[in-house]
Parts: sequence; C-alpha cells; structure tokens
Amino acid sequence: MSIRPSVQRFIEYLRIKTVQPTPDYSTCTKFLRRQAQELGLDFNVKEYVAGKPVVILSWPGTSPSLPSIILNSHTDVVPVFEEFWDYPPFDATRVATDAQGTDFKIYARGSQDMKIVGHGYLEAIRRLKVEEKQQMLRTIHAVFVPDEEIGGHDGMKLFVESKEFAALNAGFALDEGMANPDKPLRVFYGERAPCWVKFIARGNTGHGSQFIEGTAAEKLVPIIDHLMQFRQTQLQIYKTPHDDGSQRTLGEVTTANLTLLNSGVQHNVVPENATAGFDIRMTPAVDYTEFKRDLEALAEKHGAETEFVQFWDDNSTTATDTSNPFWPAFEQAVTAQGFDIFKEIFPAATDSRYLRRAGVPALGVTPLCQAPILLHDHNEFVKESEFLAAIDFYAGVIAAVANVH
Ligand SMILES: CSCC[C@H](NC(C)=O)C(=O)O
Ligand SMILES: [Zn+2]
Ligand SMILES: [Zn+2]
Repeated sequence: MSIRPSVQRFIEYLRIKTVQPTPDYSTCTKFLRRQAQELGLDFNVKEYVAGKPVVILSWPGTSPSLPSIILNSHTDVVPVFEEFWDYPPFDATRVATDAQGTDFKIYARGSQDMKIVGHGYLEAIRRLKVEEKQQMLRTIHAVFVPDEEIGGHDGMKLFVESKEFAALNAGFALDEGMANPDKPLRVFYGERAPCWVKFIARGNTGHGSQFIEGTAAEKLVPIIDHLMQFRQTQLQIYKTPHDDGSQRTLGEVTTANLTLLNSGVQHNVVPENATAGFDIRMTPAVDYTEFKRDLEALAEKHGAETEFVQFWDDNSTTATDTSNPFWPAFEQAVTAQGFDIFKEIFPAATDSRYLRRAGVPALGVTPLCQAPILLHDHNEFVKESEFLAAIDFYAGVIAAVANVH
C-alpha cells in the first residue's frame, strides 16, 4: 500500500539531521518554507543568533486583534549512540508491526521529541485550512525554535524577549509534553526549575602521607552529605502516596543529584581544590530565592564557594481552571476525543518556561498515550497510527482554542 502524503511529509521532516551539536537548521528552514507555501501561511524567519533560525508560520484569524495562539515546537534533537540503534536514526525507517502491515513503527531520533508535535501542528492546519476551508477567530502562529535541547538560550529565550514576539500578542501556547505508558494524557501546566550549582572548595596541600588540615575535600564532604540527606527526605516524600492513595509525580518534589566531581592530580598529593556539581530541580512550591540563599549559606558554613551554572528563578504555572479562558476549551476538546487528562508539573526544563515567565499561559502536551517514553533514548520511534491520531488531536484542540471568544 502506498504511504499517505501526511506520513511521507513527516518522514521527510524526521530525516532532516537537526541533531545537536551541529543541527542542519538550513534544510529544516527550507522544509518549513515549503510547508508554509503549500498551506498558504505567512512565513517569517528571524535569527537572534546567526545560524539559529526561529521560524514562524502564521495563519491570520478573522479577529486578528485578539491575542493569538502559539503552537510551539523545537526543531533540534539530541545526539544518538548510533551503534545501539536497530535502524539508522535519521532514515525514519518504517517497520510493519505485523505481517498484514496494520500499523508501522517509524524509527527516528526526534520522532517523539518533538517532531510528532511540530509536524502534527502543520498537518492539523492543513486539514482545517486547506481541506476543510475553516477559518479561525484567533491568529495561529506555528513557531519552530532552535536549540531547546541545549537550554534554548539562543532560541526561545531571545525570541520571547524580542519585539517580534511582542508583536504576536500571544494569549495562549501549546508546547511539548511527554509520552505516557499509561492511558491518560499528561498535560504539563508548569515545570520544575533547574538549579545547577557547583560547590568549589580550596584548601591546604601537602604530601598524601600526612595529616594535612583544612583540605579542600574536608570542606566539600559535609556539603555533599547535607544535600544527600536533603535528597533522602525528598525521596521519602516522593514515595509517600497522597491521601487518596495516588502516587506522587516527580514534579511534586525537588530532586538533587551529584552529577560532577572534580579534584586531584596524583595519589600522593593532597589536592588544592575540589568541586562538586549538583543537578537540582526545584518544584514550583519552593521559594527559589530562599533555596538559593540556603545553598550559599551551606557553602559559606563549610568554607566553600558557590557557582550557579543555571538558576531558574520563576515559578509561574498555567491555570487549569476557568480563570484561564483557554482551559475549558482545551479540556473539552481533549475529553471529546476520549482522553482522560492527568495534570502534572514537568520534571525537567522545556521552552515553556520562557513563555510562562513572559506571562503567556502554556500547556505541555505530547499526544502519546499507552506509549513507551523514548525521548533521548535509543530506538526512539512513534507508530504511524499515533502520528495520524496526533493530527486528529491537534485539529480538535487548535480549532477549540483558536475559536475562544
Ligand atoms: C536548563 S536547560 C536544560 C534543558 C533540559 N531539558 C530537557 C527536556 O531535557 C533539561 O531539563 O535538562
Ligand atoms: Zn523536547
Ligand atoms: Zn529533549
């Protein structure tokens, strides 16, 4: 059987090697330009950092003065360990799931994270605009940003700060979420804030056979110990079910992991310095300013210094009740398609944080239910049926939120 044109286009998008650290953004922009031409969308490209394009495909609404809808996706994907893949990660190989070819798995880096979302938006617009000739009340901007996978500093961050972004008059945004091995659709209304902190200790040196006092390592150990104990208390909270018996999610607690340790030159030389780096993710209920002050005080107490490599200090979340006029429309469209919603705080960081900090309500959704979580993993794939269902999903959701009065 021949491949549907929508799947063919998705495969073409998946084959573009927008892989970090040297993403082919130029081929990607050309692909998106062609999509815009086919769909009759306005097309704009802006590079806030040379070679890192923010691409915007716009569909004007009938009431263009109303705040617009942003359909956000990042175009870059994370690197691969190709030797662990069953199929080349940028071939988008289509493999039948049974002898009859009832369904197919499409293997590609970025299939889940997040090209199914970005391309799902485009196919949904194609259906609504080109095939069904519908008109939306609000203007829709499908925004394709670079570099999310390395923090979005040269992409979404600069875009949100730009005059072009202000001109979009954004009222509501959709962005990425995560697959769910269980049935409900995970809807992320906030995310944990990254705190990447280094503790740097300096001390006395000397021969490794002596009792040297005030060493760098001695200063670092109680700091590590303190954070390990903190980690343990958070783990206990995480393991304790809610009163109604439901499990807690990672987004509800703060995690702390010792991810970097550096010190030493030779076995018999007491090192002059030692560094411990932690990846801490703060749940929005935490007072971030106080948390940072506590880390600084901890370092000072033990004679060390801190360096914050990343520190996100905004804990805005998106309202998921009637105070957010887009929520009931979103909820209704999603439940009409048979999904149960599971509201969550995203455990890691996405570009939605820049939108929420700028005051734009954003929901993170990847419409993959009863599907394995494969983002950043070997053999990342989506099923063809999941991609086709994603088009239905976005057609319903886009029409609902873009027609909110
Ligand atoms: C602080 S920028 C890092 C961004 C990255 N995002 C994801 C989704 O893995 C993370 O949370 O580690
Ligand atoms: Zn992603
Ligand atoms: Zn990712």
